Amino acid sequence: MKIAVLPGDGIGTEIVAEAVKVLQALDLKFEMESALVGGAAYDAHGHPLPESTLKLAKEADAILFGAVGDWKYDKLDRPLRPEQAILGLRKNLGLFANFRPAICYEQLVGASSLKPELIAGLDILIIRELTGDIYFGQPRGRRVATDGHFPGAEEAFDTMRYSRPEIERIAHVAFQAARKRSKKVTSVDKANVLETFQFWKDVMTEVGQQYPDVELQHMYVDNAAMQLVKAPKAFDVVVTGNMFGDILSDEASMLTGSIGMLPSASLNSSNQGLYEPSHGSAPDIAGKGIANPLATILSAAMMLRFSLNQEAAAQRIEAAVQKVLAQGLRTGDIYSEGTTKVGTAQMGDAVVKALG
Ligand SMILES: NC(=O)c1ccc[n+]([C@@H]2O[C@H](COP(=O)([O-])OP(=O)(O)OC[C@H]3O[C@@H](n4cnc5c(N)ncnc54)[C@H](O)[C@@H]3O)[C@@H](O)[C@H]2O)c1
Ligand SMILES: CC(C)[C@H](C(=O)O)[C@@H](O)C(=O)O
Ligand SMILES: [Mg+2]
Repeated sequence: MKIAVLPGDGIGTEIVAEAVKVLQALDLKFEMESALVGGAAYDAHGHPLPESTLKLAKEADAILFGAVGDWKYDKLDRPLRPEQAILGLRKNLGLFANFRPAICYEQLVGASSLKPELIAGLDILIIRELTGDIYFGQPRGRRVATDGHFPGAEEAFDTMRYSRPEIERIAHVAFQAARKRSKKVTSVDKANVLETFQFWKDVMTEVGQQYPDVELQHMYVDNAAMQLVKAPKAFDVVVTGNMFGDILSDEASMLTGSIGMLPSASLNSSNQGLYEPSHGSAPDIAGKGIANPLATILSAAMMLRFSLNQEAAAQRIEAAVQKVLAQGLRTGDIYSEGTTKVGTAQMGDAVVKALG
C-alpha cells in the first residue's frame, strides 16, 4: 500500500505533518512518498502539478493532500495558479465523488457560532460532485461582447454543464450513502433558473425511483443555504453540484465549530481517493504553528476507511480525536473559555498519545 503525501502551501505543510505523525504511530504497513504540489511546485518546477507529482498520485493507493494557494500567485496565468493542482488531480484521477461530513462533536457544541440546541448531535454528509459543473465546463474565457446589455464591452464567461452519466453516478453515490444512514437525500439545485440544474433535478428524481426506500427531497440552493443555519439537523445526506457543494460545505463547517474540523474524501469509481481538509492554505495564519490539524487527521481516518481497508485504524483515530477534545485541548479556531489552547504540533502529539 502506498500513500502519496502532497502537503502543498501555507498551513498545508503544517497540518499534513501532524496527520503523517498520526499515521506513522499506527504502525501499519504502508509506504509514504511526498511530492511538491501547488505554489511550492510552481516555485521549484514552474508548474503547480508537475508530471512527477501526478505520476506519484496516479500510482498511489491513496493521496493525502494539504492545501494549495497563496495570494502571491493570484496574478499568474490561470493554468499556472496553485489551485489548478487540486483541480488537475481531481480531473486526472476522475475523483468525482466528494464526501464532506459535517459532524459536531459533543465537546465543540460551544465553539460553533450557532445556538447549542441547533447543532448538538449534528451529523450530516455533504456529497459534492467534483469533476463537472461550471468548474470544468468549456468554453470559458474573455472576449469583446457582440450582444447582451453592453455590446462592444469586454466580458468574461464560463460554462455550466452536466451530462446525464455525471449526474447519475453521483446520484447513486448519494442514495447508497443514505441507505447506510437515515435514508434521506436532499438534492440541492437551482432548477427554477438554470437548465443545467433542472436536468440535475430530473435525473436525480429518475435515479431516486431505483431507491424507493430512500426519501428524496429537492431544495433550491438559496433556501438550502438558509435552512442549513436555521435547522441543520433536518438534513442527512445532501447531494449537489460542484460549485454549490463548495459553498455549502464551507457554510456547514461552521456548524461543527470551525472549518478546521471538516475532513473530506474524494473518490473515483475504483475507490482510489484523495483525502484533504475542506479548508484552504490559510495564508493569514500560515507559519505560525496555530492551524487546526484535526480536519486533516480526520481525513487520514477517512483514507484508512475508504481506500486502505483499515476500518479499525480509522476508528482508532476518530476516537483519539474525541479524546483530545474531551481533554479540553483546543487550537485557536475552536478555543473557548475554560479550555486549553494548543498549537498545531501539540494537537498532533496529543492525538498520537490518545491513540492508546
Ligand atoms: N483544496 C485546497 O487546496 C483549497 C481549499 C480552499 C481554498 N484554497 C486556497 O487557499 C487560499 C486561502 O483561501 P481562503 O482564505 O479563502 O480560505 P481558507 O480555507 O484557506 O481560510 C479561510 C479562513 O479559515 C481559517 N482556517 C482555515 N483552515 C484553518 C485551520 N485548519 N485552522 C484554523 N483556521 C483555519 C483561515 O485562517 C481563514 O481565516 C486561496 O489561495 C484558496 O484558493 C485551497
Ligand atoms: C481551491 C479550490 C479550487 C477548491 C474548490 O473550489 O474546490 C476549494 O475551495 C475546495 O473546497 O476544495
Ligand atoms: Mg472550498
